[in-house]
Amino acid sequence: MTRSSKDEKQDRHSGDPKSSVNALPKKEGAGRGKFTLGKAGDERNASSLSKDDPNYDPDERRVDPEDGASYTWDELAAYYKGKFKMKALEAYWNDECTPAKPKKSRAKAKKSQGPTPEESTAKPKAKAKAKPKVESKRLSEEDLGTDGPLAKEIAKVIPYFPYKKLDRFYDIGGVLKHPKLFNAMCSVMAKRYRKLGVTKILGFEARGFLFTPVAIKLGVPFVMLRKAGKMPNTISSGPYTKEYEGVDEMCIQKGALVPGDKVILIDDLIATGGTLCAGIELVKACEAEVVECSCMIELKALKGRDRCLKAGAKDVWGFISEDILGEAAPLPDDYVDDGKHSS
Ligand SMILES: O=P(O)(O)OC[C@H]1O[C@H](OP(=O)(O)OP(=O)(O)O)[C@H](O)[C@@H]1O
Ligand SMILES: Nc1ncnc2[nH]cnc12
Repeated sequence: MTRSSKDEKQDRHSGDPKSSVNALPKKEGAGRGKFTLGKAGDERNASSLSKDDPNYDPDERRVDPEDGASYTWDELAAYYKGKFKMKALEAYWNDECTPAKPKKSRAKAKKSQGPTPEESTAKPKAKAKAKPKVESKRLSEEDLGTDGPLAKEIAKVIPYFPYKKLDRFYDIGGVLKHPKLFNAMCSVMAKRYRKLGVTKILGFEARGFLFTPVAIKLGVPFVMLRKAGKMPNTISSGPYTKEYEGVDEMCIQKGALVPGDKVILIDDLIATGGTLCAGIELVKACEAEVVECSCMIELKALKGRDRCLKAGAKDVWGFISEDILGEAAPLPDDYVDDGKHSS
């Protein structure tokens, strides 16, 4: 059984590929105003995201794909309290609910006043009245797969440039202009690792750091792997090379991992695998285990995957292959390759 099909089995809902991946089961009596917030102060208890939790932002609103309306975490937690386990609800908030567009007037009002007590009790009613509307993108089973529909959507916004003397340097800055798409990317990764007992996510300087939301969604620490000379008290890999010229050295802080940690190494892209192998070396030096090397893009022809497996990673996963990356960036007449190596 593959990892993803194992995940499918453990999901709460049907194997219908058209069905939503993480949708909460349909609610009995939902939308009829039966639910109350309970006693004042209960809202906080309903939430497992406490005030001290770095994920907790009382003003953040997300769209619930069940009805297309937006809620704060407290409103959502209060609404579903007693109906679903908090862990399931947290996963739903992180993976399925999408950031809500702030309404101009509400955003301004919030800035000056903050939420009123009336607002927090009014929302379940608003939820009851909200008409279903498809506003957010829900992940289908196909979306989770390499080169699937979601991967294709993301690939379309990652153009390549002639850069650093490569014909095709993929500019992943393109996907960052599309927050919903990038959130979906991180949700795919989080979903993939949710049931594997992962204890830490490790990301590589610099573009690997973009994937901190995966660790946040999983509720595990994110550990920075940085190039030499950027943080104190480190251990260092040996020198390594990449697809383009120059030599780097990767570092981890002493004590960042403990023996037995099960980690995912995340990066935006695997080419020769030099970077990931440096990370694998560091994880092994800490007596921890690389469950998987996880990359948004895999340039398969460069066979980085084989290098990583040989170096000791249990698995390597890429979401987007070069088969679906084909957008050449339009180049201005005065374009020059201004790529320089940092070291
Ligand atoms: O598989 P490889 O051949 O090792 O190449 C992949 C690495 O190259 C890039 O990092 P790089 O350090 O060049 O740049 P960044 O600092 O912009 O992330 C990319 O983000 C990967 O980490
Ligand atoms: N072809 C490529 N595009 C973007 N980043 C890279 N890092 C290594 N090879 C790369």
